[in-house]
Amino acid sequence: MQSSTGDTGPTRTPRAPEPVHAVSTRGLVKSYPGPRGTTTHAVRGLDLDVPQGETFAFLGPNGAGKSTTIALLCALARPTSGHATVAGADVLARPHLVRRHVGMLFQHSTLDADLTAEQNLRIHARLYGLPRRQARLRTTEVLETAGLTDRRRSPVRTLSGGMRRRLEIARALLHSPRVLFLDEPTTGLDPHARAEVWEQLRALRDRHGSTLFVTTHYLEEAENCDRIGIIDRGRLVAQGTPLALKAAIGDDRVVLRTSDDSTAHGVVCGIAPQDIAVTADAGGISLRVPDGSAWIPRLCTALERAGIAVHTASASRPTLDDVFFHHTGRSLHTAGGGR
Ligand SMILES: Nc1ncnc2c1ncn2[C@@H]1O[C@H](COP(=O)(O)OP(=O)(O)OP(=O)(O)O)[C@@H](O)[C@H]1O
Repeated sequence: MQSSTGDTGPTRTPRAPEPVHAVSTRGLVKSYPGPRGTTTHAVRGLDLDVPQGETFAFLGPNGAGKSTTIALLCALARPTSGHATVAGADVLARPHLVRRHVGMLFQHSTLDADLTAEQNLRIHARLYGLPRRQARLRTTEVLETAGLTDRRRSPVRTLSGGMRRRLEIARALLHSPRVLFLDEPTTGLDPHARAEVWEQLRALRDRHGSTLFVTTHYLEEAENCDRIGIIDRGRLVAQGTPLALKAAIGDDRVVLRTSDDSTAHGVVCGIAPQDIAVTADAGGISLRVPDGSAWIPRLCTALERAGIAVHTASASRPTLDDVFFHHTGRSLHTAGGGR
């Protein structure tokens, strides 16, 4: 497959053809020595393929193994066992090549707040051994993509949180990586700044066909990715497009609020199929059924016959949070540790 980058300017050096999979792992394991002679199994046999050009969301509760996986894929940590290739390079056999091919954005800022935006980029260019002319041109390009051209001489400490994140992404792109790993790129940002970061990422994907591997605790961000993988306790428990994952849950959620929920609960249990759980709590009466909207008139008729008034009735398709709950037993809203 040819590189789909539209970035054909003079600053690009010719590249070998891209491998089909930007990321590919088989049986990837990472264990750490735990307290009192125990072992922490951070990643337990991960099999994962991320095609070139895909935006892949990697979701999981706190401590599920997301950051460890990213560290393995960026050749910053050595797997205990198993294999992984990134941009066609083996993380164990060719860690230097892997590090050249990846761009990384960590959870915590690694910018020097006292230096200007441009100076931060220049240090990175030097670390990656970019020739001076290329470094200058790439700096101009990435600052422009980040919408920070007019702030290039501003000390980082004077930039907003959103600008700093965009600058970090710009820095990660300076050496034209094939795969960009972003560990919670928008955590701590306000909705406007988050939207701007995603605008920058979408532009990368659309204009340059970049592969993005992103962890996030925001459902609406995962919803806009091409595919999602859910990791729990070091294991990949689900993967697919947002649509397919939601469709696999299948049933709609029907919620009713009535004049007498406890009596209504008995009535609904009487007409719902036996294998379907009907719950009654402060949120009303709820049940999961295929084709929920078709159930609403039936339930309302039965309740009215029993002398119970129905105040509200709704049927909704499964959400990504339902998917996350189904596979991890937790809600993504709470699994993020409130960050
Ligand atoms: N260097 C380390 N030494 C020992 N244990 C570690 C180390 N790094 C991670 N772990 C453990 O491995 C497990 C997975 O951690 P990891 O940071 O990969 O999870 P995560 O999904 O990224 O979590 P979060 O969303 O909180 O960042 C956790 O139990 C963690 O305590």
